[in-house]
Amino acid sequence: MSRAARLIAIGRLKGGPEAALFEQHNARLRPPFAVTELPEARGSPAEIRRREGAALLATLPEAALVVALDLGGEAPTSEALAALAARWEGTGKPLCFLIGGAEGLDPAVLSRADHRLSLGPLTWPHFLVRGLLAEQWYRVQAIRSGHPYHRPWRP
Ligand SMILES: C[S@@+](CC[C@H](N)C(=O)[O-])C[C@H]1O[C@@H](n2cnc3c(N)ncnc32)[C@H](O)[C@@H]1O
Repeated sequence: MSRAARLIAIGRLKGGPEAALFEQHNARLRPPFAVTELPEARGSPAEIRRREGAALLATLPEAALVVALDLGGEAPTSEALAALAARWEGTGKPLCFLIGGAEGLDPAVLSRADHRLSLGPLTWPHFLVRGLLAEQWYRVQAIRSGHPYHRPWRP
C-alpha cells in the first residue's frame, strides 16, 4: 500500500484512551492514515447531519474512492476487507475513509460513498471507531504481506 489513505472524521480527538488507541495502531500503518478532523456541527440532529455531511463532502479530494463507516454497510471478514483493499488500491484513486459524528452520517454522504463499511451491527462511539479502523487496516496490511500478526485459525 503505497499512498496514504485519508481518514476524515467528525470531532476533535484531544487525548485520552481513544486517542492513545488510535495513535498506537496508526503508528504501525505503512503509511499511517492522513487524518483530517472536522468540527462537530450544531443544531437539530438533522441539521447536524446535513452540516457535517456538507463539510465531509467538501473535504474530499477529486475522484476520491470513498469508504463510509456505517452500521448499515457491508460487514466483511478481515480477509475480505484485505481483498477489498487490494481492489480499492488497484483503482489508483485516493482512498478516503469517512467517520460520522454522534448523529451519524447524512444520507448525502452515504449516497456519495463508493462503499459502506460496517464494523458489525453494534453502535460504537465515533472516537473509538478511529482506533478500531486503524487496527483493522493494520490487520489488512498484515494479511496482505503475510505477517503473522493476523492468525486466521478458527475452530
Ligand atoms: C455514534 S455513531 C452514529 C450512530 C447513528 N445513530 C448511526 O446509525 O449512524 C458515530 C459514527 O461512528 C461510526 N460507527 C459507529 N458504529 C459503527 C459500526 N458498527 N460500523 C461502522 N461504523 C460505525 C459511523 O461512522 C457513525 O456515523
